Amino acid sequence: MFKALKEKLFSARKKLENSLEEAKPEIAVIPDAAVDADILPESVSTPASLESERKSAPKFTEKLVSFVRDREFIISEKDIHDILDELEMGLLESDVAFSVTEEILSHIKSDLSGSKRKIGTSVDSIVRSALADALLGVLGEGVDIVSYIKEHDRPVKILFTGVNGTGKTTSIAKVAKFLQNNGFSVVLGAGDTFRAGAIEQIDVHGQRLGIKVIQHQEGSDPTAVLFDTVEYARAHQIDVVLGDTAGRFHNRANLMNQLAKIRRVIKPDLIVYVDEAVAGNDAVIRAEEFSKSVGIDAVMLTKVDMDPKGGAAISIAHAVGKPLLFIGTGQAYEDVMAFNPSAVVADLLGDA
Ligand SMILES: Nc1nc2c(ncn2[C@@H]2O[C@H](COP(=O)(O)OP(=O)(O)OP(=O)(O)O)[C@@H](O)[C@H]2O)c(=O)[nH]1
Repeated sequence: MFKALKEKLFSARKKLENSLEEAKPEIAVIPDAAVDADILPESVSTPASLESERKSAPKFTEKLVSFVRDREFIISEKDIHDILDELEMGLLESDVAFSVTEEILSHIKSDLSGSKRKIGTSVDSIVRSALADALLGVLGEGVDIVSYIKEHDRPVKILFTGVNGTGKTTSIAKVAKFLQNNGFSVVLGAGDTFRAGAIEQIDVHGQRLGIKVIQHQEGSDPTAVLFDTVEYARAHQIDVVLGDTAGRFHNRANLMNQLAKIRRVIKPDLIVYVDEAVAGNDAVIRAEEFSKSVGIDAVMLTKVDMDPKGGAAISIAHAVGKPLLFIGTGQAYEDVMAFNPSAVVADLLGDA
């Protein structure tokens, strides 16, 4: 995942490390026997008290080295400026949204520029933690969906909406399988009664997975379908209702009225907006618009496996202000991951 973005981050990381290494005064390794003021490096200034102690104390070298290690050096703006400019271009080329790119850069800048670090600290850990903190800052804390379901009254009602053609129906089936694998029972509601074929499509997934699908005729009221789905879940002690809904854009007023009615009657726990990672910045803009006009609680991005850039996945939670709940990583039912920001950052920085 995110091959191109990983390469850009790796390059910035290495350049930052080299630059900080150069900015750092050297620590000389001095053999005990050779301790002599003449061979001390110029960058090491020793206080007078240490000078006399050096002559008498047998462990002087150790003390000196640890004293130097404990001293601090300051990372200046010029040590990182050009590299951050390059990183900015790299992030934008990877489809990371402009506002998110700026946020990442300002986080790194405020973390590093002008900061004092111990000479003995490895530059690798300084740079890694600056990049990781900046990325975590935009990815947010995420949501642990398994804990979320355990903590809420049953049935937990999760509805899916979004632009047609992005993989919404397949995603509902994948999430159903994921929840089953985590010990929850599931029922599906065929609430996209507008798009021709949508009911049959979700029904086929239900049959393949052995999951009940509540459905009415094409063109019927989606609220009625989802109401029946919730009733079915209550009657059969089912843990989670996953409801499909229409997500067409060309009829915004209808869509909003329909979702407002569903919201009023069904009182969903989560409305999840589905879009495809391969749409890059367009997916982020669409999600922002959807969030403003319809109101969403979380996001799912499909086709992350086909998007080496990774910009949408990095940007969407911060841009929309809602967590990225799941990512789709392939065509099979198993190809879904609950989005875990710390694990993604570790993967992006090559630590996973
Ligand atoms: N590679 C890959 N393909 C996916 C992923 N999610 C869905 N797809 C594929 O995208 C295609 C469209 O998915 P569907 O679920 O059928 O979606 P749709 O019929 O276009 O319409 P909606 O359900 O309204 O979004 C199918 O071939 C899916 O297998 C994913 O995460 N990765």
